Amino acid sequence: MSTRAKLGGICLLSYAIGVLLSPYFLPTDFLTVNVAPLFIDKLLLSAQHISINSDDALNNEENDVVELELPPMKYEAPYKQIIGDDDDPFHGVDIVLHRNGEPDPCMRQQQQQQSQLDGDASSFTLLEKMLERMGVITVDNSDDEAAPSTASNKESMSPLSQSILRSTEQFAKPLSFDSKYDLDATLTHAFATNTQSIFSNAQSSCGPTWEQDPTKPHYLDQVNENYNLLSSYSSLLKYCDMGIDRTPIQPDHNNLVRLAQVKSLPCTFHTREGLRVTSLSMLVELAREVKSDEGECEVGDNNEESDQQTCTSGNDSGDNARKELHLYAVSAGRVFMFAPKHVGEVFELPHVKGPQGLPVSLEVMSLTPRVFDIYNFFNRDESAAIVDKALKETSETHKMKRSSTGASGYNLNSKRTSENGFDTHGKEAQIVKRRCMDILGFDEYEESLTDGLQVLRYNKTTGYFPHLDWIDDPRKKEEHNFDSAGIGSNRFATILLYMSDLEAGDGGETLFSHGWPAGQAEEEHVQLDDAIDALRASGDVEGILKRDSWEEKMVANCRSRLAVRPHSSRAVLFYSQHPDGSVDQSSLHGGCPVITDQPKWAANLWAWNSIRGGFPGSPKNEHVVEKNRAANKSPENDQQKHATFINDKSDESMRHAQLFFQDTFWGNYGFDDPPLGINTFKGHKWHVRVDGEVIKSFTIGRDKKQEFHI
Ligand SMILES: O=C(O)CCC(=O)C(=O)O
Ligand SMILES: [Fe+2]
Repeated sequence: MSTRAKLGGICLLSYAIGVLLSPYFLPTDFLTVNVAPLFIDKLLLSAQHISINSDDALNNEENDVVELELPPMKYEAPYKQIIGDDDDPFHGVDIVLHRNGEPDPCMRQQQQQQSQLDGDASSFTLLEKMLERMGVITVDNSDDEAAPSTASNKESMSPLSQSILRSTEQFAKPLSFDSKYDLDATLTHAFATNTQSIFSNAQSSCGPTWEQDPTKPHYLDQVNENYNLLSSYSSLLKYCDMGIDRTPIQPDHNNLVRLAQVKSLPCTFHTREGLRVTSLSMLVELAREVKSDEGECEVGDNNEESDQQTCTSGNDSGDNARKELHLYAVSAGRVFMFAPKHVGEVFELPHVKGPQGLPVSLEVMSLTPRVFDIYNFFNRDESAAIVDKALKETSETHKMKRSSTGASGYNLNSKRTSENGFDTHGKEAQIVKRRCMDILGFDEYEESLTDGLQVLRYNKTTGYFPHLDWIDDPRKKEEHNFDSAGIGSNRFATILLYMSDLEAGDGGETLFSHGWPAGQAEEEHVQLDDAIDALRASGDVEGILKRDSWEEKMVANCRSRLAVRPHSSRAVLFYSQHPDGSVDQSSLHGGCPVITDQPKWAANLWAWNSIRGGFPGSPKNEHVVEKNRAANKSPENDQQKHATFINDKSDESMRHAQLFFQDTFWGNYGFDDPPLGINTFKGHKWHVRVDGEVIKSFTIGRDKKQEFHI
């Protein structure tokens, strides 16, 4: 062989080694997406199995092969352990991605792309072919069994598996497929950077849904400017990380795993029913489930009849039929919201355990506002226990009394004439609260995202004028930051439980002022004046409500607009925020005056989009905190202490202890619970309760850091 040919061979060999090793030193996404996505995909997956002819071997008749030692795909083995060796569960399953709360997908994995990958799996990649032809390498195509991770493996690996694996390799920190935080990062990375190989359209519509303030650039733009990386990523990245001014800090914020290279925050992924995908095995399980489901609609079909999203491709049939796995991406720091498409649509929630194990489901009552009936949510025993406890409550802050309104303080309002109380720690209230959070898509219960269960009583003629459950503080006068479109926290969802049976005409419905009765055509809508005329003609409120009062108007609206009639064990869910945290003005609602002698009992749980006021880590309007401190309005600020409550597990009677701040349940303080670290103040009283009884009380003393043991 001539020297020139040898030199050429050496150059090519160095080039090949460089390309093969580069993923371990360079951001491979840049190469994979910008340069030659499919090409590099395959090369990476077969990297370990390429044998390179040595220089000598080129001259050698027998053509000895020198195995090139390359870094192993370190996650391949653990990945395969989870997905199983035989058949990749993601084969035949297309990922269909939605943004939170959106019934229509923003990205859809394409079958065509899949066959492109599968179809030529046995052929060499371009570079391999080129090098082979030049005699520089031979590609090891030996028996599958003999070399279990040879080219055959890439054949058996679906594009999704390839993308997940490749993404996992990008992270500097070791990742686990069992960690939900690691999985969020890996999946976001796989979906956002490997769009060419998984999704058909890298320029997906999965970008931000909100307007970006031009004076406050997103930090991903900065990353892009500095490294020109972003052009190779999908806009999904900016959707997942809403930026520092729009990402509320959740209690588990410190556990979030930032993406490799760009260091942005990942999305979380949920099923259509709200179940959060918390491990790779769960994703595998979901893929197997959709495969075994009898698909009813065609891929790409927005069929209203089929509520299940396990469609089968119209082009394929039998074994080749493809299924869709719909995933709902939720931006970091945000909360899952259901994505209803039409009134009457049903969401079965087998993961939520109702009373006596009954199957819980939702049925869409209205799209704007977003209102759902909840079936099998609670039962008469639970509601009887809640009412009983409310009637026996004696504490000033929690007992039943005339309701107030406003962000803080006790302000009577002439348009909220009903009574209410709070149940923070009753056994049934705790069970119901946990069930509410399960329904809303939380995989872990978090006390700081809930209020106490509010118990309501409406006697004859009393009602609650239409209002938002979202607390408005437009001039940011409160210490708490309620701006949920930014980093503040506010109520995002209400679950309302009815605990009395009221007949049609008894009043007491929950009115949604911007909604219309389900199924009513626009031309059938009755406007307020006509509704008032009809009410007066009926004589139903004659002698009960004053003419032209807000109560009379409300009853008229209740008979013409979307109104939910209370009956025992009925529950409804509605949202006060849009998925991006901004207030949903269409959620305006109220409690219609009761016009019969029987009172209406109800209860509601307000869920917050992030830590609510009073809990450690809740968002603050710093200027108000400063102002109050300067005006010495909160002298305790200077007295702030850090208390840690620890259960030493030495006293058996404390096995199921709970910690309360005055009457407010704070957290579980039992044998199986971690220590509770709390910022509190000198002189504050904390109570330990077991089965509702106060067993022990602690008063915060002078030291900056204090520990309280039971
Ligand atoms: O009683 C009702 O139907 C509605 C109650 C309500 O909206 C509330 O308490 O915030
Ligand atoms: Fe309300």
